[in-house]
Amino acid sequence: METPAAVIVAIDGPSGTGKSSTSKAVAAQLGLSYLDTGAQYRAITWWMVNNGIDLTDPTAIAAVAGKADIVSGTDPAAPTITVDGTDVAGPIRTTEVTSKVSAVSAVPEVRARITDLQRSIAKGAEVGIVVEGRDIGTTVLPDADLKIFLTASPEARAARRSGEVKGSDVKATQEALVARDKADSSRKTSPLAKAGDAVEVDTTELTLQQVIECVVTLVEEKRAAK
Ligand SMILES: Nc1ncnc2c1ncn2[C@@H]1O[C@H](COP(=O)(O)OP(=O)(O)O)[C@@H](O)[C@H]1O
Ligand SMILES: Nc1ccn([C@@H]2O[C@H](COP(=O)(O)OP(=O)(O)O)[C@@H](O)[C@H]2O)c(=O)n1
Repeated sequence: METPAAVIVAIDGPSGTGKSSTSKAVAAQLGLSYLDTGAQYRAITWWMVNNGIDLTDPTAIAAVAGKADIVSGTDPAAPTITVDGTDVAGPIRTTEVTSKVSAVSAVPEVRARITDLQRSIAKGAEVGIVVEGRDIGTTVLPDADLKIFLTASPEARAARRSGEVKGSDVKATQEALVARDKADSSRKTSPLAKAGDAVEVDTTELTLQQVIECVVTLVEEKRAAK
């Protein structure tokens, strides 16, 4: 029997719209690999902070864009991320890295390097892969079989995000989130944007389970049509 072609799913959108939780669950249900591209940008940012790079200077960032060896594990049940062999899954989620990642991810040399990595991981996924990020449908995998763009109100997104961190302030979380959206959407190279052929899903009033079911149905339709 002929092996079915791999299915490629791109899930983009701003912070707190449900990209990670949806992508992991959809990939696990359908037996696909999973790639969190935000974690890769966080990992390179973590390396730069650790190595004392001046993150206000795009030239300094560009000069070391190729230095860190970033490896992503793509099992949706246990995704991993290492930098030069060190597990950085925890350290890449600090407020410091979160506040600095947009400055690093805006540098074209960084994007070129990480985009290459993402494409080679997607190419290697035999059954298929769910890739989540900001520019997957527009730039990284423009030929994806299915593109989803998740949205939600800033209030809902901030409430979800601060729900993850004990004692966090919803207002401050919302301000930081809106500032990061603005930086990510206004950068010159590959900004956060909805691809013309992406399906937009507003998750504000939906449960996570409803979003997962919606995306699983769309992937199954695409798979059946292949
Ligand atoms: N539709 C939803 N309704 C309520 N909470 C959700 C929904 N989708 C995701 N969440 C929760 O919101 C938080 C952020 O979700 P996450 O998947 O990390 O978003 P993103 O990857 O877009 O930043 C998580 O704690 C997640 O469980
Ligand atoms: N495809 C992507 C994914 C993330 N990023 C950058 O990485 C940052 C962190 O992404 P993330 O998905 O971990 O963000 P959260 O959803 O966790 O808030 C974003 O704010 C962007 O600056 C990007 O530029 N392109």
